[in-house]
Amino acid sequence: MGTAAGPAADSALVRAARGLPVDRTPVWFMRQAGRSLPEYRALRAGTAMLQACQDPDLVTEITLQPVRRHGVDAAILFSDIVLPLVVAGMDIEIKPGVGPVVASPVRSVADVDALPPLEPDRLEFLATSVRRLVAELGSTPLIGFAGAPFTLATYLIEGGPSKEHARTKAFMYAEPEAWRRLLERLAVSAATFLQVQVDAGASAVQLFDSWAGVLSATDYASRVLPHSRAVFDALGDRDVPKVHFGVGTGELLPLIGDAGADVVGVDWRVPLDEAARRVGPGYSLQGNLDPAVLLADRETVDREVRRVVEQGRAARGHVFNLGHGVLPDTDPGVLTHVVELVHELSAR
Ligand SMILES: Cc1c2[nH]c(c1CCC(=O)O)Cc1[nH]c(c(CCC(=O)O)c1C)Cc1[nH]c(c(CCC(=O)O)c1C)Cc1[nH]c(c(C)c1CCC(=O)O)C2
Repeated sequence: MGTAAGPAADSALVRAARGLPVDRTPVWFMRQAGRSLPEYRALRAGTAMLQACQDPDLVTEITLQPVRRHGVDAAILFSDIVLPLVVAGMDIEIKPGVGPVVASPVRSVADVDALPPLEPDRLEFLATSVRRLVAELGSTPLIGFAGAPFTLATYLIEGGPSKEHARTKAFMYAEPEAWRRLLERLAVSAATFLQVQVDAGASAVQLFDSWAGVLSATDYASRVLPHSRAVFDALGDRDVPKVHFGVGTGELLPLIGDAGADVVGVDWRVPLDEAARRVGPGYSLQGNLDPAVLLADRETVDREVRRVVEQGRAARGHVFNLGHGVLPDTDPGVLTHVVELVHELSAR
């Protein structure tokens, strides 16, 4: 426990996250491990997503694939935000092209109270995967992650992916006490999941609150943020950089750092220089190339990468990333090119 040690503790990712000078801007991609890579599709064939996430051999290999291929400055653990719920015993499946589907959605106070807790001793596979990865990665940092309480609650209440998140909001307004208990429980399991990863050697953590942007700042501040803060607080003296990210959070940017992040993830809607003003001093930024730009012509890709690198200079520190995950149709060669271009443009 305690401070991050090992060869990745002084990596560009960790340094940029802390606002320290770097030789060049670190770059990695959300969803870099996954369907844009033919070697991923070959390895995953015949294994269900949530089974693959619990197999240390597959997790290690899939996590390393984008590092080998693209030369990114960080690995992110191959897992999924619903995995802690699955390990706890909930019946959840990831349907290809759809996302997580929950067999018995949470619709009442009784459903909340019946949620199974996550027993830490069921996470041996996770600690094993992280330890192996850290040994293989050497000076390249491994980012551990978990889903934030709100985003997990949306899947549990809606029963699957949703655009409006209307049932989630209705539950939040109609059952404030059950809502609070639900988010408290989800915060505990997210914290357990992160603690295991950091104690096994992860160099940084990212808490994904992907769908928090559907909330008003007022509701976010009073009904969600305290639970995200509880997740980060539970890391105690584990001194690793903490990244917090959601989509469409332009109006929430002044609040998101308050949850306890060192780095605020930004989607493509808000330019990074404006995002730096909104989050205020004391935070680094991560982002924010529109993933769809990678499907455009090379000239557009280069122009947009240049813009993001330049606007990122307004922040205390910048971790180059996409504004959301890699789209499955992305040409992996373009991702490798972006890594090289960011390094070239930012070399000091
Ligand atoms: C909302 C969310 C989920 N999962 C995740 C989030 C938060 C990030 C975000 O906002 O995108 C997090 C996640 N899921 C996955 C990772 C792996 C690490 C990485 O490379 O970033 C991470 C960080 C693997 C995955 N998670 C998933 C896949 C695809 C499944 C497959 O390959 O069969 C992968 C590689 C499945 C998944 N899981 C989820 C969705 C929406 C989907 C896509 C469904 C689909 O379009 O098929 C839920």
